[in-house]
Amino acid sequence: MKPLLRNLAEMTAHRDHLRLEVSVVSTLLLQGRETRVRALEMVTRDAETWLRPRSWSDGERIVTSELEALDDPAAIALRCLPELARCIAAGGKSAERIDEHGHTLWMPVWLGERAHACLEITQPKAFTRHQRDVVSGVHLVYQNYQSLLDYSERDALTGLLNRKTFDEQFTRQSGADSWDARHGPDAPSQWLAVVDIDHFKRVNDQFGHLYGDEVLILVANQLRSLFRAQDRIFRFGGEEFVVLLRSATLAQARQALERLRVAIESHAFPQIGHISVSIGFAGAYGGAPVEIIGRADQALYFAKEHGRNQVRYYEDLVASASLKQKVAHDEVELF
Ligand SMILES: Nc1nc2c(ncn2[C@@H]2O[C@H](COP(=O)(O)OP(=O)(O)OP(=O)(O)O)[C@@H](O)[C@H]2O)c(=O)[nH]1
Repeated sequence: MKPLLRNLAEMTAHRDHLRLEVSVVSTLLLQGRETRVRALEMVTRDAETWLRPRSWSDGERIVTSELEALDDPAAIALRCLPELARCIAAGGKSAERIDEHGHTLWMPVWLGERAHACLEITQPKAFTRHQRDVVSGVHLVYQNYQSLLDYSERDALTGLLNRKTFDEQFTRQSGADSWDARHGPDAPSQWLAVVDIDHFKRVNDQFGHLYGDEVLILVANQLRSLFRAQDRIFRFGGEEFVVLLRSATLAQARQALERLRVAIESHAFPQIGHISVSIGFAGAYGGAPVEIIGRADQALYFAKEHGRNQVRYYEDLVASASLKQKVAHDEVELF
């Protein structure tokens, strides 16, 4: 098989966005010995769009950044690349620049109406027609395949990440941001929260499933707008959502979840009026994902049993022996 076809086949064998990106960079490098390729991630910081190198060719190897996108000092503001800024504003496919670095071709990667990344190819000589055809073909395959991948990772109703994607995201985040007991409880850490709409069955029963769906979409939108870009939000099915909060102290996590609870409580849902959510959360460390979800779930059930519309932290409940009491109570009920 020709190298380009082999690389295209290899590209579409990946089910992971980062590996796919690395594979695309490696495919584009086939354009020539002097070609340099970078995949730039687009992030919003202080209401401004930035591009930061996420994967790039470094001589023989392809390197992937280990830095947090928002903290990356190599990020460059989109306004500093006016050709690309104009292209993105117009929803375009490519932009070019010729300067002391050579000929640069940028190709934004669109996901729906949003450009979330950009491929950058630089070489000393002008791009030939053949090179342009190959590069735009690879770019198109990449973009289409990434849309498919993204579609398979999302819940169809709310557009949030689905249950299936949770384990992989969890492992990736906890690997990059694991809690260290030596840093103490005030150190930034990772938290897992389970958010459940209170008495959601009543919404369906009183107003019908379509209104129930509308509530789920509006709650999902609130979740998206209230958490930061590095946090991850999942719909676990039904009226249950899971949030992975990253790099937050316990106080910050508590505050963010409380903010969510208040936002939902005070939102007037069309026709339905007011609803509330109960939230249980736990540190996302010290166990397998299923154990951590189990802890957050216990805190959630405690919140449900004690009046709903509240945020409960697993460790607080253990410290006050509230969860132990519940286990003892369940045992009494069982026998
Ligand atoms: N509209 C709609 N309803 C759903 C969906 N998935 C699950 N449900 C409904 O969500 C409701 C969940 O109800 P329960 O688990 O009994 O709990 P609840 O009424 O929210 O009460 P508490 O959790 O105890 O506060 C059920 O009526 C399900 O039919 C969905 O995608 N759309």
